[in-house]
Amino acid sequence: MNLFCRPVPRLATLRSCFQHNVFTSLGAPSSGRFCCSYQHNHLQSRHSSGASILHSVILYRRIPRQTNSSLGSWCRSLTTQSYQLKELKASTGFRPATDHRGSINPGNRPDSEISVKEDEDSTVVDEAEYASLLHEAKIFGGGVVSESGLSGGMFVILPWIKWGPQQKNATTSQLLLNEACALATSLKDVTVIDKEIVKIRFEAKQTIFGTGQLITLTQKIRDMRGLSTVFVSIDILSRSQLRNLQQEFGVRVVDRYWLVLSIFNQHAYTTEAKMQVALAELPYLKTRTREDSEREIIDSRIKKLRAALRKVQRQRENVRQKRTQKDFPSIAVVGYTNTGKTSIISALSGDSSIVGRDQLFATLDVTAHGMQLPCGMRSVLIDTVGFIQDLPTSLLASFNATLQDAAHADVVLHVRDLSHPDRLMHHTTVMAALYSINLPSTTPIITLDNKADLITDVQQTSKSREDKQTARAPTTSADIHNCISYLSSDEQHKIHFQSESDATTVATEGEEYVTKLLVDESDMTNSERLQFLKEQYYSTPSLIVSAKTKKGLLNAVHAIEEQLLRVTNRRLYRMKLPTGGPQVSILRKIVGFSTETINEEAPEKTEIVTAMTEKQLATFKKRCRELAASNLELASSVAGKE
Ligand SMILES: Nc1nc2c(ncn2[C@@H]2O[C@H](COP(=O)(O)OP(=O)(O)OP(=O)(O)O)[C@@H](O)[C@H]2O)c(=O)[nH]1
Ligand SMILES: [Mg+2]
Repeated sequence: MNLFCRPVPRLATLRSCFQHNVFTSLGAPSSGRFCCSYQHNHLQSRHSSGASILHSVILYRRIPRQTNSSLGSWCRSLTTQSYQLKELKASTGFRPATDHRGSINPGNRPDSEISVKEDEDSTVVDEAEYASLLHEAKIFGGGVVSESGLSGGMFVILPWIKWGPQQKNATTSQLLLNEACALATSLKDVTVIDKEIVKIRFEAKQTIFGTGQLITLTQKIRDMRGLSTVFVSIDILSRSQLRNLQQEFGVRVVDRYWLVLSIFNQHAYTTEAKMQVALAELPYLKTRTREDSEREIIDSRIKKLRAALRKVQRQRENVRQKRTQKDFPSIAVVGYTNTGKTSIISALSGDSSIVGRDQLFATLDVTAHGMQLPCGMRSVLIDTVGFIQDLPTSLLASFNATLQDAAHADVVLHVRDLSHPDRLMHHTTVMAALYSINLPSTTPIITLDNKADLITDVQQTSKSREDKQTARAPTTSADIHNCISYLSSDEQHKIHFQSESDATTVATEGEEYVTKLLVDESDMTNSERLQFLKEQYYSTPSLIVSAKTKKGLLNAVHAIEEQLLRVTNRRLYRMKLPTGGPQVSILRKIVGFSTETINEEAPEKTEIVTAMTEKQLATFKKRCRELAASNLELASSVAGKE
């Protein structure tokens, strides 16, 4: 039952009852196509949540002619809920948006968490058109990722180049194989039944492997029970390699690009994320066709999807502008996949409904969550798509619209997994990715070394950290201050990239897909390169934290606060104002947030700590002077009458 193909109605009236509509709009679906059971179950069970109630309101508005009686009864309770929320907001001043990941099924997920323009044009992409895009793409590709899901037993093969310029020295074959298996098991219905590292001298043009290796592998594969797919863990297999391997093995063969696409597809809940997956898969499909007419049609689909995504990008820009207008600075939480970004956000925002999952690319939709800092200032934590090494550039490029939220953040929180053996490579991959999304070099990066609970002996000096898996927890405020770093220039980091258009061209031209986000190691020896990665990793100051035990998170909060105050040109002020007096209301109106404490021994004064810009301070002083003057006038007129 598709109830929601109509454009989104005006939401202005609804929003007006929310004081902080930036957050509420972030929690709102843009062009959501919810199913009825979702509305009923989810909203009724979660009616104490602000975001849920907003969804309820939108749904109510969007299906005015809905006759479903159960929905009707829910609608009747809506008004009461709205008022409850209003009161709640009035008393607490702030309600963060919630993420529903933990509580709903993928198919029932809110369609997008970004705001929509309040006009008739606000539907991001028409569902029928999207279906036709996928259908047409399927005709050419022999199956698109969304329709040809991977399931069953999988054999993971890692071709490992023993030596030469293509050898990877910052990691080991075993670590890469583990990552490949983790990728495979991130898919819902896939089990890894065997895995193998196959050492090769180079990737053979027709079959990747040498003749003898191919015979051995084929024999092994044919003897395997319950096998449905062979995953060859290289970036992209050429058309001929794919065909030859499939013929040889007699089962379906997939490469890393296809596997990652399948994971993205399974984890993409919003229309935006789905469109991004489709955009990433079309160039891939183009490499599989030789017909010019087919290529042309795929090109026109790519154009259409890009146009639709540009629209999303504009909407995101609107949301960002709104945040700026409303003075909600944003913190983008970035990092390698599975390092604990979502868990950190859950811990920092205090929102237990957001749960991290032990899966690669668990988060594919950029979501925003409110966080209140100790000074009372409110900010938005933005959860982002994790990065991974050797992710084909066109895959990353298609997520550009989403990643722009990270690029425009006031502060970046880089979450690293301290317990991961491949953390050097993780660090470089993330730095390279941040560079590729054009993160300004002036944006402060706060690095958090997460999962410290998995490491023993966390009080060692940073020197001993290099060789053992130990970490030093910061102890002084200077340490906390020193955890800030900035993205260095590409010159310094010797990072080499190709642009989005280059990447797509390479992808579409196909046979040899070599674009990588890697350190340019052309003039480095293997050991030099490893040394370089170590230096990069250990020279980046970091805070040791654990999202699980909450250890070290207070330091992180202080570091965030310090940086946000700096980038928004604010300073902290502490003042004592008459309790319940007009000055307090003036301050609240100007600043919007502060922490207020009334001392029991002197209750006539309220102690207020607040962060203000110079301009806000000047306005506050001016208003207080005007107040004093009008009080004086009033006093003298009263005295005159007497
Ligand atoms: N032991 C331990 N586990 C953690 C910690 N933080 C996160 N995890 C676990 O790490 C796994 C990944 O956590 P997520 O928060 O989903 O990681 P993520 O970076 O958001 O992952 P993606 O969205 O897939 O990129 C989950 O199983 C978490 O429970 C921590 O501090 N300690
Ligand atoms: Mg996540």
